[in-house]
Amino acid sequence: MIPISGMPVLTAAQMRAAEDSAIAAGTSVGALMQRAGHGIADAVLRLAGPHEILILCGPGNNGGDGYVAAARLLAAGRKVRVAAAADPRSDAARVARNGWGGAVEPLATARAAPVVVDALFGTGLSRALDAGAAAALARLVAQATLSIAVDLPSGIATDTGALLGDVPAVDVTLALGAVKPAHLLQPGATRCGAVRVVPIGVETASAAHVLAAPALATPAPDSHKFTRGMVAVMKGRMAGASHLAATAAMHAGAGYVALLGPTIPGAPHALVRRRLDDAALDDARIGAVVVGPGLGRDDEARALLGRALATAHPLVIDGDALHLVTPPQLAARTAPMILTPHAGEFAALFGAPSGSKLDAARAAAQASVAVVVFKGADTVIAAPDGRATLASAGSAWLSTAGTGDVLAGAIAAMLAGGRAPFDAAGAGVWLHAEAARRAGPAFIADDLAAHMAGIFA
Ligand SMILES: NC(=O)C1=CN([C@@H]2O[C@H](COP(=O)(O)OP(=O)(O)OC[C@H]3O[C@@H](n4cnc5c(N)ncnc54)[C@H](OP(=O)(O)O)[C@@H]3O)[C@@H](O)[C@H]2O)[C@@H](O)CC1
Ligand SMILES: [K+]
Repeated sequence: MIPISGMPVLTAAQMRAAEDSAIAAGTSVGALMQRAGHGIADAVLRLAGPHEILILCGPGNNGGDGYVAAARLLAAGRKVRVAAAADPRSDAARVARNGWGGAVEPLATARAAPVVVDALFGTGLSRALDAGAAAALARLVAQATLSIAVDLPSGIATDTGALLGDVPAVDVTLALGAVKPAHLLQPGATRCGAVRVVPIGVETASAAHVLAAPALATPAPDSHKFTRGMVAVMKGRMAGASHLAATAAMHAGAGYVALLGPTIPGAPHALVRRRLDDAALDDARIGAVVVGPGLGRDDEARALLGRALATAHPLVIDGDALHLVTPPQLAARTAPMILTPHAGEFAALFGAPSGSKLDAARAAAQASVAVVVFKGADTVIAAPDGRATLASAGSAWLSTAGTGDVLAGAIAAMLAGGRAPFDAAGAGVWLHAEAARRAGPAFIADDLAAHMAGIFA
């Protein structure tokens, strides 16, 4: 069982292609199924303790994995039962079923067990479970004290995370060979519980990965404020939002942060407040400009956005600016841009997303030639070249005012600190999520900014 941080993310078709390559290179489907089943059994042995295990097996290879796991658990001396609604329909699954040899209870009337393993459907799910199977699954998961899904909880679309019906949440999902989009995209991700990868010896490569912790270096002894990066934040109509972004940039390690706009002195005193004039905005030391938090959507806001777009600085475009900016304006720029839309802002700028959130983020990044951070409980970061990272679900307490401003500031600090835009976006998202984790419940956005500083310790 391997933690998923940094692991490649493969769609169902990519996973099938990876398995086909392994098969073409001489590994049989049966051998892959043995590896999968044994990996599942070993994980169940570690997680389940001495309790009775009920394995639910479907008609395809996901079910085949279940039969192999059941045989192995029985051989290991565990009390294990199997339930199924239909006979195996693939050759490999039939062989696995014969390898089990024991009784198979009808799924609909299967007696509950403390540990339930869902091996009904995996990447081959093509439609919602029929009502009887769905009801049995829900009942058995509800009555178990530990529920484990093989590859995916049955009923979730592999590539989108969509629920094809009511899908009960399990405690642990054992992803076979690689992480799939549904392990990270909502609403599927919340049904998966803790996700771990069980390797099956298949070479998996992908342009998409699970977001991993960035390397956060302590400043070198000879560094100074400008080598650590200078961030400028355009002050908007709602000054609090730009202030939050600026504070976050400071706590995320920027060496110098300037808030550009009408100046009112106040804390924090480390924040430099400058009048917005050409000299301030043209400062060649600026490594990133944040525009959008609290900007407003009136003509004045539009003019401020225009000034930011006219600079040669890398930009973080957030909040209101995402409602004002137009695709031709984005196309006219050559300096790097990071766009940080939530669902509403995404739709305003790019139209209603189509396909999975991963597909939508990639298409938007390609169209805008910008890094797109498509925010939410399942943040996806996409680069114009097709690379993408998917963040694991963060703290549900992030759904509070001002957290987006903090994220924009954190990303700007990473960008000004010298990271490439795609990496800066990932580092900012990670830092933001980690700060939320440390902040605990019911934090306010100001706390979040302060918690980022502690992460560098
Ligand atoms: N490929 C490999 O090399 C390896 C794959 N591995 C494992 O295999 C899994 C993928 O296997 P899979 O392709 O057989 O798909 P799976 O999810 O078991 O089900 C498909 C079957 O169910 C049927 N069906 C679909 N939806 C249905 C529904 N709602 N209600 C009823 N029936 C439904 C569908 O028939 P259909 O009617 O759609 O034609 C078909 O018969 C993967 O997740 C991993 O666990 C590992 O062993 C390693 C080696
Ligand atoms: K499953």
